[in-house]
Amino acid sequence: MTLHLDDLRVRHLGECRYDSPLSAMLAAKRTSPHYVAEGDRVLLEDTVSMLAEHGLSPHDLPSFEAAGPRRKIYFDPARVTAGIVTCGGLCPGLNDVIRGLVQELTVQYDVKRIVGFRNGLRGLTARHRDDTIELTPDRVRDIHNAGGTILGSSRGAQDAEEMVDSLLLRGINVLFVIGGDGGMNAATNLAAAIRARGLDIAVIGVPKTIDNDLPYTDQSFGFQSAFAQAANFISSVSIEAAASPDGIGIVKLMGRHSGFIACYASLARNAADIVLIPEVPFALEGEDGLLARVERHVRSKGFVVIVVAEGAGQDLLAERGLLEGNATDASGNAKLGDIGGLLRETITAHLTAAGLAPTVRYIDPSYAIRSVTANAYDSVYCLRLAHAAVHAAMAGRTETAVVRWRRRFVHVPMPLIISHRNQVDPDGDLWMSVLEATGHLVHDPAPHRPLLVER
Ligand SMILES: Nc1ncnc2c1ncn2[C@@H]1O[C@H](COP(=O)(O)OP(=O)(O)OP(=O)(O)O)[C@@H](O)[C@H]1O
Ligand SMILES: O=P(O)(O)OC[C@H]1O[C@](O)(CO)[C@@H](O)[C@@H]1O
Ligand SMILES: [Mg+2]
Repeated sequence: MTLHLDDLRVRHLGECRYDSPLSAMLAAKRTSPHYVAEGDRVLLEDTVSMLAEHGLSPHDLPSFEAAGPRRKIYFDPARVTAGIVTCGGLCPGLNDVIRGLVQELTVQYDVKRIVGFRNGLRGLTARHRDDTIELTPDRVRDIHNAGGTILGSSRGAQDAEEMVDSLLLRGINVLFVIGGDGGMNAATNLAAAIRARGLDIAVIGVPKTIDNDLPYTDQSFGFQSAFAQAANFISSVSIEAAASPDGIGIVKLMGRHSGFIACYASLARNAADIVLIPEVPFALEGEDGLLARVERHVRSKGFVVIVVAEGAGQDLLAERGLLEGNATDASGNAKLGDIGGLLRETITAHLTAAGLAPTVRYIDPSYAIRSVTANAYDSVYCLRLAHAAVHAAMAGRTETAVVRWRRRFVHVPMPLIISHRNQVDPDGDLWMSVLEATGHLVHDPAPHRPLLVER
């Protein structure tokens, strides 16, 4: 998709007429290598060839509005009531973001009232809108020491008009939605309903996803903490597999449509022999198929370690009638089949038929990787995203997500965040690193992507 400058402009509620409490500090600031001034923009692309292709002057190149405080703001902080909601699956750092939002709103902008909606967008429905948490600096002081979200979360559909009514009834002018693709979709619909009614309510998204599958963001917050935890399970399984005759270690990791956790966790330990992700189809049978490859590893090395993303090989499950048709969860996300189980069974059967006596160690750490506390890096990241989100809201941006893009914090129009899915590029350098680390390129140089099968 080719994007132009106009596609990257974010919506403003109106003219910024109030002096920001941070204006004196900002007056002296100019763009430097370490600071992007408020009027400056951050380029969408960062290679010479991509930029040259546009043939445009720097001012006309596709670029994002820089995040950060403005000297003039849209809302009078004394009249602001903020709302916060977390939706979808958990990921590390949710509490850090909540805490950062509350601290920034109260300490820097002196906002007096912050309402936490419970249990995801369900908390904005008529039935639940009064069951909220008053968020104060005291209430959030220690929440970053635990994983999960103190607000709770949920899946399931809600009516946008009903949610707007809730915002009006609770007097919310600024809503922060911390969510994944579903949450950003819902926030976009909510913002559209607010706009249609001509209301003065800002909706700011803080994109969140354990799968790292949202575009226009370097990496999702919490992702690093989650893949570090996943890497521990890979270590455990590889120790077990190595200590068993004909040992087979399999770790199934989250990653519905994107195999980022599988790739990064595998690279972190560099112990995986085979990595299977949704983006790269593979065959079980045949000389280049998975079963033959597993057998070669076991015969040459004595054991094999396989890391598989939960969304990999769904076509193989469908072929075997092991998928529940069009089954979806409450939010409309497709329900996946158990690729880990299929691998365990087919590998055991294949190796046994080949005269080996496999010992299979299979771990599905599942929720254990996304419920952890954010590590120090992610905590910093979450705090800075929260700061950026508060500045964006106070400056009257709406239908806008705050993200880090090429190491800078920027504003992205929400529709772009849900325009497509971020996936591992089979031609990109991340997958190349995985192939290098697993020895595919050295041991099997013939097919460029050894486990990729044209179907
Ligand atoms: N297409 C959509 N339009 C409107 N609302 C949606 C849409 N998809 C999901 N939602 C709502 O957004 C909320 C969160 O969605 P979902 O459960 O898919 O999680 P998510 O935000 O994508 O997070 P994650 O993918 O990290 O689990 C749910 O309440 C769901 O009903
Ligand atoms: O069981 P739940 O809560 O639906 O979550 C599972 C899914 O949520 C995610 O963590 C994020 O969408 C996926 O990786 C996983 O498939
Ligand atoms: Mg999602």
